[in-house]
Amino acid sequence: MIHLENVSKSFTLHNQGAAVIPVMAGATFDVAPGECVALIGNSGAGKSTLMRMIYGNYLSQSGRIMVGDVDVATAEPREIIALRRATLGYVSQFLRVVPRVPTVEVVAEPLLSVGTPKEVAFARARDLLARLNIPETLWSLSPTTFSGGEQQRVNIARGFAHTYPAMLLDEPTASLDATNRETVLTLIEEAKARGVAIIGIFHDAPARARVADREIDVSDFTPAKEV
Ligand SMILES: Nc1ncnc2c1ncn2[C@@H]1O[C@H](COP(=O)(O)OP(=O)(O)OP(=O)(O)O)[C@@H](O)[C@H]1O
Repeated sequence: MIHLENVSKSFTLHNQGAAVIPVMAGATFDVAPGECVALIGNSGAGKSTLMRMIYGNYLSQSGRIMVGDVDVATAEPREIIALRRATLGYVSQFLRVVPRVPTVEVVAEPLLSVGTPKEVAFARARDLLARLNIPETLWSLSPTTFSGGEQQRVNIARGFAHTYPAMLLDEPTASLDATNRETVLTLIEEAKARGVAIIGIFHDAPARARVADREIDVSDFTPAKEV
C-alpha cells in the first residue's frame, strides 16, 4: 500500500549562507495492507522528516513515495489534497481546528468530506468520543478551550473516524493515561484488522512492541558524512 524507493532529503538553510544539510538518502521500504511499521532511530535521525515527506509536507529530492497509486514525490497539490481526504490519514500530536465548530462535528468531518451520510458520520463520531472518554457535555462545544489531553483525544477520534487505507501516526499514545492509551492501541489493532497500512513513531516502547509488526531504523538512511 505504501512503497518508498530511494527517497532522499536535504535541507537548505537560507539563513546560514544556504548551507545544504543532507538528512536522508536511499530510504526504501514497503508497508502492506494490515501491517504496522514503526520508525525508530535516535533523536534527529529523521523519523519526523520521513513522515512529513510521505504526507507531502516536505518535498523529497529524489525517489518515489507511492501511497496507493499516487506518487507523493511528484504529485500535484490537488492530488495530495485528494489523497489526504480519502486515502492517507495522519494523526499528529496536536489538534488544529477551525474555531467554533462543535467537537462532534470536528470528529465527523473526515467522514462527511468523503460523502458518508450525516447520521452515520455523527454516530461514529459519538462512539469514538465515548470510547476516548470525552464527557458528553463537551461534544457540542468547540474543542478550542479543552485541556491538552482532551484535545489530543479529540484529535485521535478525528484521525480514526474514517477508515483510510493508509495512516501515519506520530506518537499516538504520548501523554495519555492508561485507560485511554489502551483504547488507542485497540483502535490501531482494529485499523490493522481492517487492512489499514500504518507507519508510526512510538516512543512508548511497550506500545510499539504490541502494535508494530516491524521496525525500520531510519538511521540506516542517514547519508554518509563527507570528510
Ligand atoms: N525544516 C527543517 N529545516 C532544517 N533542518 C531540519 C528541518 N526539519 C528537520 N531538520 C533536521 O533534520 C534532521 C532530522 O530531524 P527529525 O525531526 O526528522 O528527527 P527525528 O528522528 O524525528 O527526531 P526526534 O525523535 O527528536 O523527534 C535533524 O538533524 C533536524 O535538525
